[in-house]
Formats: sequence, structure tokens, C-alpha cells
Amino acid sequence: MILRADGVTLGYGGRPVVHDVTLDITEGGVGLIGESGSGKTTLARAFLGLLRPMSGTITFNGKDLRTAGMKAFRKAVQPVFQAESLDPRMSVARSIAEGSRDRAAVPALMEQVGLDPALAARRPHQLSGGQRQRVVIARALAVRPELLILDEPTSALDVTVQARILELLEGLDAERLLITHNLAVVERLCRTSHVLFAGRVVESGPTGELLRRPAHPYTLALRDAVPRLGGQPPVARGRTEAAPASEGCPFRLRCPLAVPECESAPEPREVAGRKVACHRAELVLSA
Ligand SMILES: Nc1ncnc2c1ncn2[C@@H]1O[C@H](COP(=O)(O)OP(=O)(O)OP(=O)(O)O)[C@@H](O)[C@H]1O
Repeated sequence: MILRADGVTLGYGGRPVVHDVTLDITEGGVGLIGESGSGKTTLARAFLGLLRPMSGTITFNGKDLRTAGMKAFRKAVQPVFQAESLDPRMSVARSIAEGSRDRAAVPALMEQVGLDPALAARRPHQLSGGQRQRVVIARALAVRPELLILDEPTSALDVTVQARILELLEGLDAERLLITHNLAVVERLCRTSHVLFAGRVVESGPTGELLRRPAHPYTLALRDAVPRLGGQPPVARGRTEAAPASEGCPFRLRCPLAVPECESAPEPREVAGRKVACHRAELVLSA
């Protein structure tokens, strides 16, 4: 299964919020990382066929989503959204079988995601947060998808429950596209990551390397904003509140390394095994 965005621009009411994104969903998990408002969910909605590109194409097995057989696509690509999306009036069993219409498969699916089948008659409010998230995952798995699109699947959960859900997700056969601002989660579930800033992919590459040795100052800022247990508080780099620049490099008003050259938009280029849109990538790598 191949899902690909090619030069995709997305927006609402004619106003673009994601610009010219090209990326493939490759094996081993793909992460979309970026702060709130960077366009992660918008891109995920387009990959689910829920939002049409203003320009560019999304292809599924080589066919434009606009003309691909939507029935096969809807089965192959399933969303795993936050547990709050469960219908409060539906029992666990009904929620899980909603897409597949196969009630007989429910007990096995519940066991697969670590839920006691005895909970089948409960409503969402009678479950813990972790149990609700398992229902959401079982519901997606019910149609045997090839790709799961996960939007912050663990962010509402406490750390120990989060760890168990991550274990469950790691063990599934389906490929995954994961949206998160949690770098530890993306490192665990995604071999490849794309960092979004202001609706643009600013850096792409192998997740581990990208986080250990960022080449874009925004990736560096994201990584250093993660408080480390027992470590120093994060150092504020640049002006963290500045709005994205509308011309040139969008990050330049926040960037501590910006130079006049950054007033012209950087083209993505290959540097140290990843793709990065920054005039100063070599300097960032040597930091
Ligand atoms: N339905 C909508 N109508 C108009 N603008 C929208 C809509 N949904 C999102 N936007 C805008 O699109 C931009 C990207 O939003 P998006 O939800 O994709 O970001 P995100 O990275 O997923 O953020 P978060 O992590 O907070 O979910 C934001 O500026 C947002 O205000």
C-alpha cells in the first residue's frame, strides 16, 4: 500500500494552511511533528480523503484519491483519533463493530487490544481513559486496515497507561502515520519523521538522527523544549512567540541563527542524510 502526497497545498475557505507538501508513507512508521497549528491534523485529514487539496495530489497505490476506488481506500486507511471521539451512547461492542458490521469478531478484537470481552456492554463513560483508547484502536482494526492514521493517540493518558498503549501500537501489523507533539512517542513508533512549521515541511529524515542531531533550528528548538527528568530547564532560543514570516524562511523571525539570506525562502536540500529547508543547516548540525 502506498499513500503519497505530491506538492499538496491544503486550506480552508480558500486560505492555504499547508503548503506544497511532498511525502510518502513509508514502512516502519511515519511521524508528523510540529507545534499546535502547524498543519498536522489538516494533512492527516487529507490523507484520510476528508479534505481535498487546493493543489497537488494525494495518491493511493498510484491513483489520485479523487478517482481511486473509495471503498477499498476507506478500508485500507483507518483513523485512530482521541477516545473522546467515541459515541457516548454506544456500547463498546457496537462502537467496535460500527465499520465492519461484524459483531462476531468483537471478542477477539477486544482481546487483541488487551480489553476484557466482559466489558463489551459498557458505555465509554464506564471505562478508563486507557480502555477507551483501546476501544478506538479495536474499532480501527476491525476492518483490517493497512494503514492507521493516529492523531495524538496517547496524549490524554497518564504515563504508565501511555506506555501500555504504545506497546500495543508497536505490536500491530498495520503501517502508521502518527501525528504528535510528543517526541518520545514519535521516536518509539516512527522510523521516519517530518517536522512541520507553519504548514511547511522544514526537515525530514530518520527519526532518531533527526532528534539526536537536528539540522533545522526549529527541530532543535522543539527537541530542546522537552523538559528532561533531572536535567536543566529548556533554554529559550530565539523569540519563541514570533508569528511565522510570510516571506522568506517562515521560521526566520524566531530563529537565533537568521541572517539576511533567510529573507529568501530556502529550498529543501539533502544534508547529512535528511532533507532540510534551511540556509544554515550545516551550522545547526555542528552546534
Ligand atoms: N476547519 C477549519 N477551518 C478554518 N481553519 C482551520 C480549520 N481547521 C484548522 N484550521 C487552521 O489550520 C491551521 C492548521 O491547523 P491544524 O489543526 O492542522 O494544526 P495542528 O498542527 O494539527 O494543531 P494541533 O496540534 O493543535 O491539533 C491552523 O491555523 C488552524 O487555525
